[in-house]
Amino acid sequence: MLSSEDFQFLSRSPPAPPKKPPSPAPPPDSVYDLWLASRELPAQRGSYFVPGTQRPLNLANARLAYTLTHRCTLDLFKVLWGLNPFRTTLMMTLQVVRSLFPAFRGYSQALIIDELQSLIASGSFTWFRLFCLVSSELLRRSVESALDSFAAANEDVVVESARFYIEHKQLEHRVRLDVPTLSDPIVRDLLQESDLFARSFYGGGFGLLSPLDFVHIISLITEIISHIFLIYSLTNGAIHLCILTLSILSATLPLLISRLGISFEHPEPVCPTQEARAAERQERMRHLAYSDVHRPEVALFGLERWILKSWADARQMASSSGLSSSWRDSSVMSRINFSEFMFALQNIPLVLLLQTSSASLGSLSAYRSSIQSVVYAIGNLMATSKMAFQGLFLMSAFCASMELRPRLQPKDEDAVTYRSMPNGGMSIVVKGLSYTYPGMSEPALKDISFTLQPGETLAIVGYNGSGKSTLAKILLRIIDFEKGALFVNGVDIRRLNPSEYHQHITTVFQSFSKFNSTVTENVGLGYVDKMESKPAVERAVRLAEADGVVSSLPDGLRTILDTPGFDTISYPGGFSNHQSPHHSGLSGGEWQRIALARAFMRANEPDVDLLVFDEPTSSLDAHAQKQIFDTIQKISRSPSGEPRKNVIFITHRLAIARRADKIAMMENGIISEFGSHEALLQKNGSYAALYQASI
Ligand SMILES: Nc1ncnc2c1ncn2[C@@H]1O[C@H](COP(=O)(O)OP(=O)(O)OP(=O)(O)O)[C@@H](O)[C@H]1O
Repeated sequence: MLSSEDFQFLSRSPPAPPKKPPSPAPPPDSVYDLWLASRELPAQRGSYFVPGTQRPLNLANARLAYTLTHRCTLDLFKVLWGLNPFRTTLMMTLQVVRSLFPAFRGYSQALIIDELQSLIASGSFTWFRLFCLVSSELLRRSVESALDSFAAANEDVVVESARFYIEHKQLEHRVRLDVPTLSDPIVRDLLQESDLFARSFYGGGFGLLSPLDFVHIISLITEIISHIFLIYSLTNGAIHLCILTLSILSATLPLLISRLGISFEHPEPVCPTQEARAAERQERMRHLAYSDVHRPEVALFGLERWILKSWADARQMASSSGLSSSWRDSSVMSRINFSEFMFALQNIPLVLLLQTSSASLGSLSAYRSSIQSVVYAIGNLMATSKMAFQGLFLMSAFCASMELRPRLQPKDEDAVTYRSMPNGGMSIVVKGLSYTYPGMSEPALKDISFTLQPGETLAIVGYNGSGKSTLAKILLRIIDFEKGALFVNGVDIRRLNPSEYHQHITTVFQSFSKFNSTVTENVGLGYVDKMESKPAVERAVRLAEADGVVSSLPDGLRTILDTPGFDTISYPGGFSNHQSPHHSGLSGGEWQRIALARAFMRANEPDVDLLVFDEPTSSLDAHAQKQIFDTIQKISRSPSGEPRKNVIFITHRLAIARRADKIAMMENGIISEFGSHEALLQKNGSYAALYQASI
C-alpha cells in the first residue's frame, strides 16, 4: 500500500567508485557539472564529499571557482543588484568609505596628540584647549557612528530583499520537483548545498559564511591599503616603551570591562505576536515545500502556487514588522558604540605622558594603531576570502538547482495537453508495464497489462507487497516506469504535463499527509481554489462523515490539528508555536475522515475524471465504510446514474472490492487474475480463495 516510507529517498551514500581506472574527465560544461566537479574526492572519480564540506584550496578548485564566477556568480549578483540598485550601490560605496575610517581615525588622533604635545612644549597648554580637542574627536566619532548606523540599516534592507528573492526562487523550484528527481542522491546533495547558500543570508550560522563576504573583501583591501599608506607616511623609527605599555593596557581595557560584566549591548527586541505567527506560518510552508512525506500530495493537489503565496504573504508580514523595528533600533543614539568612546578616552594617558617625552606621540600612536589594524585586517581578509571561496560553490549549487528539470516533465516538443472524454471519466490502457525501485534488484511490477473504460471502477486486491500501491503511484504519475506503456484517453502519459494531469485526479494515499494546521486547511488543501469557501469545506467534511469529528473540536474548522513528527527546519527565526489554545489531536479513524474530506473537496469538480483511494477506510468501522463507498459511488455518477468518473481503489476488504466493475488480483508484482467479481469467483483461483477466507 502507499505509505510515507514509499516517498522517503535512498540513503545519500555516494556512488561506489568505478571498477575501471578513472579515465580523464571531460571538461565540466554546465554549472551543475562544475559544481559536481568541485565535490569530487581527489583521485576518486565518482565519489563525492558530503554536502557542505569545504572545498580544498587547490589549483583545480581555483579554476572551477573562476569559471563559476563567469558562469553564474556575476549573473546572480547582477540580479540581486537589480532588486535594489540604489541601495546596493549605496551599500557598496558606504562599505568602501567606512573602510577608510580606521586609518583616518588614527591620523586624526595623531594630529590631536601632536597639537597637544606642541602646546605643552611651548607652555601654552590649557585644560579648555584639551576639552575642545577631545570634544572635536568625540564629534568625529559620533558622525562615524551615525554613518555606521545608517549603513547597517541600509545593509539590512539590501540583504532582506536579496534573502527574499533567493528563498522565493528556491521554494518555487523545490515545489516543482517530482519524486523521481528528488530520489537522485546527487540532486539531494545539490539541494542541500543550495539550502546552505540560502541560509547564509541569515548570516553567521555556517562558519560565519555570508553573501556579504564578497563585499567585505573589497572594503578590507581598501582598509589595508589606507593603513599601509599611513604607516609609510609616519615611519620615522622611534618607539617609546611607556607608550607601548600604555597601548597594551588600553587595548586590554575593553576586555577587562567585558570580564567585569559591564555590557553596553542593546537588549534583544521582543518578538511581536504577529511577527511570531507569520514566522510560524512561513515555517509551516517551508516544511510543506521541503518535506518528502508531503511531496506526493503537494504534487497531486497542485499546492505549489498556494504554498508560495502563503509563504510570501507570511514573509511580507514578518518583514514589515521586523523592518520597522530594525529602523527603530537603528536610531543614531542607540547605535553609538560606547567602547569606541572608551577607546578615545584611552588617549588621555598618552597626552599626560607627553610631559616626559620628546618624541611625537601622535605619530607613535597612529603608527601603533595602524600596525595593529593591518595585522587584524589581513587576518580578516584571509578568513573572509576563504569563506567567499566556499560561498562560490554553494552559490553555484543554488544556480545549478535552478536549472533542474523535473524528470516527469515532458520535453516541450513532446508535450500534449490533457483531453477529457466526451462523457467524463478516463480511458486507461496499460501495456506490459514494469517497474523496479531505484537500488532494488527485484522489480515491484512485472508486465502489467489491463484496460479500463471511462467511468469504470477498478478494485486492486492482493497480498502485502504484491505491488498494488506501486501500480497506483504509476497511474497517479507520481513515479515513472521502465518498460511498457500507459495511455490515458489515448495519449501516452509521458507526454502529459504531470501538474496538468493531476488537475483531473483526486486521491487518498494510504499514508496521507497530516498537516500541522487548521481543519479548514487540512481539508481545503484538496482544492485550494475553494479553500476559502466555508460551504465547500463543510460539504467535503459532511461527505466524509467527518462533521461529527469537527463539531467536537474546540474551535470547529479553525482548530489546529496536532501532528506527531512536525519537524521544523532550523532556520534562524523559525519555530513552531504549540501554545495556541485551539489545538487538538485526532484518532487514526478521525484523521482518515479528514483525508477523505480532502479528496472530496475536488472529487465533485467536473474536471476530475479519476478518483484513486488506497485503503481509504482501513481504520473505519464496517458501517462507516459502507457509507463512504456509497458516497464515492454517488460522486462517480451523474444525477441520472450514468458513470462519469473512474474510481480505482485498493483494499483488503473483499466485500467492498466486489462492488467494482473490474477486479485486479495482484501477486508478486503481476496481475494474476483480472475480471468481474463473479468471473473471478467462477475461475476459482487466488481471488476466490482470498474471498472465501475473508467471509
Ligand atoms: N520506496 C520503495 N523502495 C524500494 N522498494 C519498495 C518501495 N516501496 C515499495 N517497495 C517494494 O515494492 C514491492 C511492492 O510494494 P507495494 O507497496 O506496491 O505493495 P502493496 O501491494 O501495496 O503492499 P501492502 O498491501 O502491504 O501495502 C514490495 O516488495 C516493497 O518492498
